[in-house]
Amino acid sequence: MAASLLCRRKIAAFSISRVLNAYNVKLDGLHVELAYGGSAGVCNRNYSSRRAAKIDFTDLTSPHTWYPKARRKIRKVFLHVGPTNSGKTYHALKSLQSSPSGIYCGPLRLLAWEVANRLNKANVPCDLITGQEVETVDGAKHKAVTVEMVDVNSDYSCAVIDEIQMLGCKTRGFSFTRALLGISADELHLCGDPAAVPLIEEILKVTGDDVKIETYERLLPLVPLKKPLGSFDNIQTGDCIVTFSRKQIYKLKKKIETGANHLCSVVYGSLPPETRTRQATMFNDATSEFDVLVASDAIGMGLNLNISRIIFSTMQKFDGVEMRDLTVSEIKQIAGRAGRYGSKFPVGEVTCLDGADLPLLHSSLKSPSPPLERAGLFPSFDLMYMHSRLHPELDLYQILEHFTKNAKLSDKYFIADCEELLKAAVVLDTLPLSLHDKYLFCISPVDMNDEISSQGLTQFASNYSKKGLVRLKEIFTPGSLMVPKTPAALQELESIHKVLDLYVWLSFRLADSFPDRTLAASQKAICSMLIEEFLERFGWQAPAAKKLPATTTLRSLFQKKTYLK
Ligand SMILES: Nc1ncnc2c1ncn2[C@@H]1O[C@H](COP(=O)(O)OP(=O)(O)OP(=O)(O)O)[C@@H](O)[C@H]1O
Ligand SMILES: [Mg+2]
Repeated sequence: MAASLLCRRKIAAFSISRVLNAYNVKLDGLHVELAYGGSAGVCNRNYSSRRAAKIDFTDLTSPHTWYPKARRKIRKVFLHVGPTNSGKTYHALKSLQSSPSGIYCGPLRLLAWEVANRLNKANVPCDLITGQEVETVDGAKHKAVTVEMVDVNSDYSCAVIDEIQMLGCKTRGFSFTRALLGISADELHLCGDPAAVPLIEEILKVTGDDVKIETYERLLPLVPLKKPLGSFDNIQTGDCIVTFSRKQIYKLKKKIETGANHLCSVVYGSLPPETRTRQATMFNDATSEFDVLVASDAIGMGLNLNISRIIFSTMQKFDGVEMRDLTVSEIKQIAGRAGRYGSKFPVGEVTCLDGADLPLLHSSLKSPSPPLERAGLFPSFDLMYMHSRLHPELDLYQILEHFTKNAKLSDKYFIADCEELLKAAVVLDTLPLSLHDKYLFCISPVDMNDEISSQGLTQFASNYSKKGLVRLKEIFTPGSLMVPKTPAALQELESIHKVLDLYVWLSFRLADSFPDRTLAASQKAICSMLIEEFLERFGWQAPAAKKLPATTTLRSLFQKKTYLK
């Protein structure tokens, strides 16, 4: 992957030919022979290069034509739909496991990791590929990937796209649409909420694929309780309290650990993924002392956790703009984590902290999720690049804005929300970088709402534009990390983790320019360990029996407070 990104010239040539292929355009000297299947149907015309300037690259009405490899197949599509915990993923994975080659695409690193582990344990060698890690296994013909990493230029016997209803997500939905339309597989298994069925059937009408629906029932009952939790004294082993702010997570953890005889694992979005995995594993392990979970909706998708009862501490969340009630599908997804088949709890229960929230909980669990109406779509870099060739005066921000404002879409699609990309583009447009490099930095996993993370991106991109080489030590002092002592210091460490993660991500795409991947990865691992130590110690006294040998070593190693330079 890195090799293909090394030579920028090659990329430009490759990109042009790929997009021209997608539009069936052949460059012939100054003339362009165009056979463009746009919304008005296929037309054959001769264009001079001047007239080629009239090609509307914002016409996204036929996204299925972007993937000729997949279109050469009549794929057997199996839609596994049903409530949470009904065995949808289990059945899709059985097909994947028994196929000679295949790919699993999930929305979370944790899910990809779980599937890679499962296949490897079953003696089906499986690689794990996410934006920031590539773990290859000898002889592997299977891959477990996060959906953004799907390669639509390879052929597979079998492919699984998990949590397919995510194609309606306003920010990440387009990656699911790309996987849905673009994976070239003989068998394609889609797992998710029944609410996605009509839309997927509609989308796949034009691909000629053969679609079959398999419906599932929940394997264990999920019981909505009539009473709220009442007091924290009623917390039991196997409970999971759900809240949506980081601050509330720590408040609840402290309350439970000081008031009752329980220890809490925590899972929330900005924790490093490996920390989330270890926190979840600790909670799942019946022999560990961590028997209660405090979590955000980061647990809401597909994870297998030993939860007996979900307790909503609130039914509202801040969605980046305003506080709003949770949607029916969010409530069902989160509640569905209780009483997982195969766990030690035969029944899942769900309730709220506040009795006033019970009516919304009960009515939501009874209602079907409203059908999805549209799937996310976003133009490929190739299309933007072609547009930029015709309008060299435009910078990346203007190109992104042009596409989002002018995109022509069929009524089954919406254009993805690219607010985050636009924020990054503003910064990147001030640097002397090629469009491709700007785009690459733009789609990196930077969190533009996090000051330290966005500062990291600016530094990396700026150093790269000046020297083409970015050493980690130029912006970060390895060996200076320390155990956070306050929630604010913890948040800072989470942000530093994001910067190191960004370096690793860039090192996979621009290997020669970001050569310190090993150092960044090891510092990332130290960040996670320090965060975990904070989590274990925050708000309670460590039981005498629990040994923390790593702590002493780490603390003596890292004495200075860490700042990005
Ligand atoms: N037939 C089966 N035999 C053994 N275990 C099963 C079977 N079906 C499902 N399971 C197990 O039950 C648990 C829930 O199944 P699975 O993860 O497939 O549910 P799901 O419908 O995909 O849920 P979600 O909507 O939450 O993703 C998993 O641990 C899975 O391994
Ligand atoms: Mg599942």
